[in-house]
Amino acid sequence: MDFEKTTIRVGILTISDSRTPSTSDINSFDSSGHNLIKLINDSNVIKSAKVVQYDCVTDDFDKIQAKMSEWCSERKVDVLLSTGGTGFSSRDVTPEATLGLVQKLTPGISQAIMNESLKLTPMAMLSRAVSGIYEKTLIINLPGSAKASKECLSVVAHTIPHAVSLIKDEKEISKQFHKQLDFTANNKSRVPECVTKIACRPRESQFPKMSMKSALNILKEHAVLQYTENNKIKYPAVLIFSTGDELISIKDSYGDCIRDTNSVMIKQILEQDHYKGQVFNFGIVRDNWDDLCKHFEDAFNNADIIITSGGVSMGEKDLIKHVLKEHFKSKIHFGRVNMKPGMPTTFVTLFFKDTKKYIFCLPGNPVSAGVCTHLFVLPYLRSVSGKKIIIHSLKAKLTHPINGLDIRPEYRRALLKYENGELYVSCLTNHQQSSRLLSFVGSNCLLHLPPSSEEANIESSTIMDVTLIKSIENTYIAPILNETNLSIEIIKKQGISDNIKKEELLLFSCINDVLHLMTENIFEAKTKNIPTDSAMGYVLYSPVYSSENLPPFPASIKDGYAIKYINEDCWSPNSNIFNVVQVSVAGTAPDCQKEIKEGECARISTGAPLPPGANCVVQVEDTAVVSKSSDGKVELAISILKEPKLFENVRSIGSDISVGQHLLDQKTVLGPFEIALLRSVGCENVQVYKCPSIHIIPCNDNSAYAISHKLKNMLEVADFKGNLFSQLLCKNITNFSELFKNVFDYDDVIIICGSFFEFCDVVESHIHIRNDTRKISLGFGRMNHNEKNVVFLHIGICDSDYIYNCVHLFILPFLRFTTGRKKIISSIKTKCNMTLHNLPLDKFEKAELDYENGDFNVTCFTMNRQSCLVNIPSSADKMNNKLKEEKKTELDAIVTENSDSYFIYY
Ligand SMILES: Nc1nc2c(c(=O)[nH]1)N[C@H]1C(S)=C(S)[C@@H](COP(=O)(O)OP(=O)(O)OC[C@H]3O[C@@H](n4cnc5c(N)ncnc54)[C@H](O)[C@@H]3O)O[C@H]1N2
Ligand code: MOO
Repeated sequence: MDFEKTTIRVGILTISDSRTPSTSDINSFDSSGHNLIKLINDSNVIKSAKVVQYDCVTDDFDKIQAKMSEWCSERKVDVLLSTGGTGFSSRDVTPEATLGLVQKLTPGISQAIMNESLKLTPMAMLSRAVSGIYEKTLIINLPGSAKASKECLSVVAHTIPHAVSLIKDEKEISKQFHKQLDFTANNKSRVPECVTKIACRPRESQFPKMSMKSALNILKEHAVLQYTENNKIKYPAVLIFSTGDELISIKDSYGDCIRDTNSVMIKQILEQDHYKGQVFNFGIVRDNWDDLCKHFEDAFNNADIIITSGGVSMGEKDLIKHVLKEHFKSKIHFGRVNMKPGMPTTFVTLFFKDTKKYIFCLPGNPVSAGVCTHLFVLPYLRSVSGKKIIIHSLKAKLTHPINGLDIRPEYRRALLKYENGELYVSCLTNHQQSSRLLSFVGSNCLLHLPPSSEEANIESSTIMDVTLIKSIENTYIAPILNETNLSIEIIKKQGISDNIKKEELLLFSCINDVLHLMTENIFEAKTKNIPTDSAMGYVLYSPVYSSENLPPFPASIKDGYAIKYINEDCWSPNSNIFNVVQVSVAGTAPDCQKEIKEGECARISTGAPLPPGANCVVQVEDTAVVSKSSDGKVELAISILKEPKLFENVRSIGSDISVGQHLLDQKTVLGPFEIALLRSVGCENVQVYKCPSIHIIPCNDNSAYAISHKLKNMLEVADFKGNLFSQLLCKNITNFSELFKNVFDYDDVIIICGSFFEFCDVVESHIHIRNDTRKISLGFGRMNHNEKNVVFLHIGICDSDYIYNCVHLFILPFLRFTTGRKKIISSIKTKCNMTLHNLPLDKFEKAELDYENGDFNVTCFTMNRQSCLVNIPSSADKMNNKLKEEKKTELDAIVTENSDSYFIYY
């Protein structure tokens, strides 16, 4: 049984007067804090942990408590490791500040650290470090030196994951999931007859196929916003599990098996959509009545929304709906939806200990599970999170005609492109089978197609609805920016190629040139090998090929009967009786099966191996029982009511993925589907581009600290994955290079804020761009330090608009480029929502971006969510007059925030 731990969020708090360089102190570099971050983020000393907060405060009781309290009470971290301030000097107050805050002491942890440290040095007895629990966070004091803090962390690192799960009250869950499970249902008495008497199972589904519209309406009725005591939105806890006897967790897997891809994939789709509530993953639950009852009960005790995958179609082991209905007396609002893929999607509610629970039972086919998470679960979670845009569908022009529609409305994986201000959608040519995760590769949207009963075919250029599932990669800087002048001042240039010579450049070429310059001449891409599960958002460094076949054996696509069918010429409904001689359910070992002979059949379930001799599967709906055992429970013979076809409903070996097949290109941005694809063939690690480690240094002026703070926040909001450090203000710097030599050792990008006139002396090559009307001012350069290239960026003293513009036009695009991304700036054509009479000219204006009826609109001068920068042309531009008089004038906008409009995932 696989209980995937959620990531443990760690905060590192350095406490030191000297490490926060308000004076020009040569030892001011926080090597202890840096070292802990590296140990956790890069060397994985604590399993499944990541540093998400870092700060440095002076040895000041109130400041220490304030920072600890902020991280703990706002639930920003699960573990808070402080380093420093634990000694005997008068300024050392870390233990006192910690003791004043914690609600429970954890003396065992501090004692273990002390015992081990004393083995290394008797000086350890001079540490007064303590540990304890505040709210749901474990706080551990570590000593201040880099060496000692590393040694102490290594003493307790292996117990931290368990401690965290106990603190979060996951105790009961983890206990359950560490138990060895019994796969045989030995207590059949509680199992209803419809399940135990296979001969009596219904031949048709009891659930009508509901339309997508009605299903979404039902979900809408059940999406109720909930609030906390302080009137904040309460995000319900979500718990996910996969079901299936055939499933194996990736860590226990070997070749030729079916790995559980769905539970992780669904969790990552929620993560990609920035769902703010807690999300637990229970891993795999077996297709067994008692196990399902037990695990559902655990799930209801721990979460309000449950998402399952598998076990919802017509097979004898498809128990999910029966368990919920019979055992939990729940209400099934819909049990099938008229759609492809995802038809058996089910939505259930029930009261458990007086609390309402909402259950999404998704089909097991990985594509169906993924598509339905996007189409049903995300809109629901967005509603209960109070988001503005609930279902995101865009309008796009079809690039080619479509013939041969399915009888069900279909959601086909397709590619959405943005060109010259218009959205275009094209279908992919690959197989769209719902077991085939490869069908997601190269797609970024679901194209909504009508059923064949409504349209015979669809003409090219028809405007279609599409749902985005990934970012649109080919957004670019719109041509109008070409007409905007921006002066560029080259202060110093060395070792940089000659492509920037002009004193005055067009903004478009300027941004492009500058970015190329920075990336091609200055930055060396670095890579790392990371576990596939934690690779979300990273970019692949090299292409990936499969070393396995999927399916590894011929498998059934339907619940029904595997037969040996030969008599194509003389088939008649009356002469087709087959004796049921064996059973093949998902999880049956393919090499234990007997050969099926003429006149025989095997009862088979979706995903189960086809016995030797069988050459097609007839779905249960097209059969009838003709002979039963004397107790009426077992079917002995069936008849087939509809003419079968050779190889019908069979996936041949390797038909989804074959050995040696190219799966992903280099430079693919890894999202939930790509990760699921890699996991399905057992790919445990991948080589990706590493994110640079960034260090922000505010210099000289007091306002520089505020600038650095804003900058740090903006990079954090942008979901930047690399390590991000910042310093307190450094004043009166006399020898910058010497002072920060440790920083150059550790970090790849240094951002200096404030009036730092020595900048040009520090770097070997330097370019500065500046334009005051458009509020841009940024210097950048490079230095070679111990054979390593370090990039410098410099933002002088400026207001927050300058910071915003520089971050979105230069710094973030540059950082994205260094992590292997192709798309570095998203710009789109928008329509202005208003006439602007007193228009400020020739500037970038923050605005709100919206999508309505096929148009992207911008609202300028709003205090609402500012999610883009619009380019307001200069007075020389005739566009301006138009803008003053007319509404809906076209404006170019650079998307700055991952707004609810869902447009710029990266
Ligand atoms: N007689 C009929 N058979 C089927 C029907 C039908 O209407 N009549 N519907 C088909 C459709 S459509 C779908 S979709 C599937 C859904 O089946 P279940 O939800 O019951 O899912 P399972 O049978 O458990 O699994 C299906 C397939 O997917 C693989 N799988 C399941 N879970 C995972 C996972 N977590 N990770 C990776 N792969 C998974 C499983 O091995 C099967 O191959 O039913 C059709 N049958
Ligand atoms: O609806 Mo199922 O999801 O076709 O495969």
